[in-house]
Formats: sequence, structure tokens, C-alpha cells
Amino acid sequence: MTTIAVITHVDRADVGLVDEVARERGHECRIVRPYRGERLSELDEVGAVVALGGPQAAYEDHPYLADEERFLSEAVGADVPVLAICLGSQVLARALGGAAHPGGAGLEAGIIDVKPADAASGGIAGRFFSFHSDSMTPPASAEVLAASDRYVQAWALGSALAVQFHPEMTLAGVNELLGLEGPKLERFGADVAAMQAEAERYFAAGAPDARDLLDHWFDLLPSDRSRH
Ligand SMILES: Nc1ncnc2c1ncn2[C@@H]1O[C@H](COP(=O)(O)OP(=O)(O)OP(=O)(O)O)[C@@H](O)[C@H]1O
Ligand SMILES: O=c1[nH]c(=O)c2[nH+]cn([C@@H]3O[C@H](COP(=O)(O)O)[C@@H](O)[C@H]3O)c2[nH]1
Ligand SMILES: NC(=O)CC[C@H](N)C(=O)O
Repeated sequence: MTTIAVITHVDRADVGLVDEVARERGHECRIVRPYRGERLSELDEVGAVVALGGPQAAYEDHPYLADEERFLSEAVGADVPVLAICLGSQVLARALGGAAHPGGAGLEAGIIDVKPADAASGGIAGRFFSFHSDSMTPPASAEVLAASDRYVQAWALGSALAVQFHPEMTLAGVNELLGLEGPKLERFGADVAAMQAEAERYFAAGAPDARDLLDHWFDLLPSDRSRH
């Protein structure tokens, strides 16, 4: 069993498909909410780290995001597997020498097409739920793995995989997020009803690309790395 520290940035403990795949494989997710003052797990207590998304911007001045940057940098330094999602990936970019900034191509929301950076060698591709308006510049030494027609979508550096889209998302999570982010959706003139209808079809079909990506990431975890 591996204990996975799951860093969240919102008041909810629904870790969606990450939790589902973790349970199937006998791993345990330990939710940490640094924005509420909870202490990030000591790295010797966890075998992997997942950093989730959130409404904050990675370049805003929040002390808990600075702590998270340090923690993620130490995790990669210690070769602990890290999966950083959306806001998490923007925080990780800063932690490893890249940057986070407002996105130049506006809000990217709904089910998007992700294409591998190098079509010849396969890699990360498929349809995924996305919701962000910030973007990131990966660290110079990162390998960029995938992009959409608007933004970098995936990169890897050492033991870390960063994805701008949301492989952990469930339909309930989509609906909740769209409800919470009403003002942003309105500001960008998004067609929320069309987005919801497409998300319903996507999740009814089992979100296969998200599932596939998580299966591959979990395959990389040692079967027993609880480090207790
Ligand atoms: N670095 C990576 N980390 C995590 N997942 C990855 C990585 N690269 C690719 N994947 C995921 O692996 C799957 C496909 O990988 P790849 O193109 O290497 O083919 P494959 O391993 O032969 O596929 P499959 O095992 O599904 O037949 C996709 O779900 C993709 O998102
Ligand atoms: O940009 C965002 N604004 C929000 O208001 C918001 N609420 C949740 N999340 C992120 O969405 C993902 C799924 O979380 P849930 O399944 O718990 O809803 C997780 O990655 C969450 O962190 C948000 N992202
Ligand atoms: N879903 C997310 O994590 C979004 C991250 C950040 N708030 C953005 O808008 O890009």
C-alpha cells in the first residue's frame, strides 16, 4: 500500500477518479488542506503526492502556496512520484523554476482535445475535462508531453507529471465547479449548458482517456511505498 498525500485547495474531499483508482489498487489517499492551515505530510510518511486544482491563481501571494511549492520541490528532489493537476501543475511549474501567469488564450473549459507534443512517440493524448484561465511556462528542463490548440497540457520532470486538464474529474465535480465558477464563466462568455451536455456524454462513456492516464500513472507507483 502506498499512502498518497492529496493536496486540495477547496473545501471538499472528493478526489474523484484518483481516489477510485487508488482504492482499486489498495492505496490510501491522505487529504491535506494547507489553505486551512493543515500541515503538509512529511515526505517520509507518504509514497506519492497528488496536487489538485482550485480557484486560486498560483502567482497570487498565499503563504500556503509558497509552502506547497517548497513541498513539491522537495518531493521531486526526493524522487517521490508527483501528479500535479491544473492549479497544482501551475504551482509545480513555479516550484521547479518555471512560471505561472494569466493565460493568453482565455478560459479553456469543457471537454478538450489533447494532442501529444511528439505524435511519433505516442504519449499523452485524448479528450479530457478542462477548466482554467491561467497557464504556465514549464521549467526549462521539463519534457513537454502534450498540448491543446490553446495551451501546454502536460509535461514531465524527474518524478513529476504535470497536467493542465483534470483527469480526476467526475460529473458531480464538473457540475459543482461550474456552479462555483459562475462569475468567471460569465466573464468569458462561456456556454455552460453546452459544456454540461458534453460533459454528461463524456462521463456516461466512462471518461476513458482520463481513466487510461491515471492507470498509467498508478502503474509507475511502487506497490508498497507507505514509508511508515
Ligand atoms: N508520462 C506519462 N505519464 C503518465 N501517463 C502517460 C505518460 N505518457 C503516456 N501516458 C498515458 O499512457 C497512455 C498511452 O500511452 P502510450 O502512448 O505510451 O501507449 P501504450 O502505453 O502503448 O498504451 P496502452 O498501454 O494504453 O496500450 C495514455 O493514457 C497516456 O495518457
Ligand atoms: O478552478 C477551479 N475552481 C473551483 O472553484 C474549483 N473547485 C474545485 N476545483 C478543482 O476541481 C477538481 C475536482 O474537484 P471536485 O471533484 O471535488 O469538485 C479538483 O482538482 C478541485 O481542486 C476547482 N477548480
Ligand atoms: N481548475 C483549476 O485548477 C484552475 C486553476 C486556476 N485557478 C486557473 O484558472 O487557471
